[in-house]
Amino acid sequence: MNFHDPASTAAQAEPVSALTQDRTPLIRFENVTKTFGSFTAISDLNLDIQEREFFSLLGPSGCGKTTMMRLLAGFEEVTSGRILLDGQDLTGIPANRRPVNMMFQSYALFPHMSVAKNIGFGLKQERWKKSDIQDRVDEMLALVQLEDFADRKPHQLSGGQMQRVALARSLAKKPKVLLLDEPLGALDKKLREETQFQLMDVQDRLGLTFIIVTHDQDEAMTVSSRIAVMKAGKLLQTDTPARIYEHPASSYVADFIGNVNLINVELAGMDGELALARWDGGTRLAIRPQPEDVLTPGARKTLVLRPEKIHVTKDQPAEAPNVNLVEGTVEEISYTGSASTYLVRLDGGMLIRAQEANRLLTSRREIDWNNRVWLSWRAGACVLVDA
Ligand SMILES: Nc1ncnc2c1ncn2[C@@H]1O[C@H](COP(=O)(O)OP(=O)(O)OP(=O)(O)O)[C@@H](O)[C@H]1O
Repeated sequence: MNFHDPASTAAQAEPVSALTQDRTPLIRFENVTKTFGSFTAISDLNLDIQEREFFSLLGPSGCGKTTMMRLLAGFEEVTSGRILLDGQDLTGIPANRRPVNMMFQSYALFPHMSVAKNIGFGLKQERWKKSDIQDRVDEMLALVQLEDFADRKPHQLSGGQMQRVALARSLAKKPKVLLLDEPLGALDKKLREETQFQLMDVQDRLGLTFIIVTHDQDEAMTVSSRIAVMKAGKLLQTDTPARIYEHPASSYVADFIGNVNLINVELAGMDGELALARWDGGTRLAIRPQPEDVLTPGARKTLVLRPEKIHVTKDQPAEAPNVNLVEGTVEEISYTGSASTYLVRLDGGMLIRAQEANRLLTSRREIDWNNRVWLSWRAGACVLVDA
């Protein structure tokens, strides 16, 4: 299959404003609540998803991701509120009459049927003409580049090929929206990464809207136009991957996505455009605030500082007003090939995680266990959230 440039994906190429403003959304969750007995799985939730988005639902186990998909697909009915598709209220419309299809992690392929029969199964159920089924199956086989595998049975396929059959089958009926529940969960890391690009390619070429549930944050970051981070039936933040990662709305979101240092600070005042804060026993810290930050001197905040924004050096870097500088001792080093992560104990006792790309061979690395090092990061490389 073609690998494609993620930047060419329609939804990804558009600015956030284009995804969220002044357009009738394809999908709208309007004050949706879903209870099971006395348990509230989805709580008064509002969400708009635009046409052609590749939208991810992320959150801990049990937060309600699958329930949202099942409500949209029509396998469950909302307890209150409503879901609109293209402006039409879906309440009471059965699953098989919704232009929505769901692809499961298990793929649920029929073992005794050929690849072609699996792909055409839903069309046969809907009594399509035989020649139309054949044409559509051929089209789908070409889409997922399995033309030469039409007569094979599922057990004669690799995991990645089975995944592509499942994708072809779930797209055969031309749904407007495809829901993917952990679609790549059964694949190993390398194949998974390859298949992510294939999914993006298919979504882009067909101009469909994909909604994916995944436990893999890297996957969500790679494929999504936007991500919704959920907790206990509520949306905490809905934003582009870059905003979620670099401008999390809360320490929960920051902590949920990737590695992070969350540091309690007390605001001390301003120095020109920079906010000053105290941390770890009085050290001065400079932060370039965001326009929406409310900066009351004395207020307690949490500083969100990603490990890869921190430089680790043996020599003391030059001092500058917009550079934060602290000294500590390396306690741990973890090596992941492309990068090394250093756990550095500051002299005040705090432990900071810093990550450097491994530009040199590790045999030539300057920094070792128990070395004294300097950590430095720019005022614009960190953000403040409410404590
Ligand atoms: N049919 C049901 N009856 C009772 N409780 C349910 C039912 N379906 C889901 N729940 C509960 O609703 C909550 C949300 O479930 P859901 O499957 O949506 O979570 P999830 O975020 O998809 O979790 P996971 O990541 O583990 O798949 C869970 O606490 C679950 O136990």
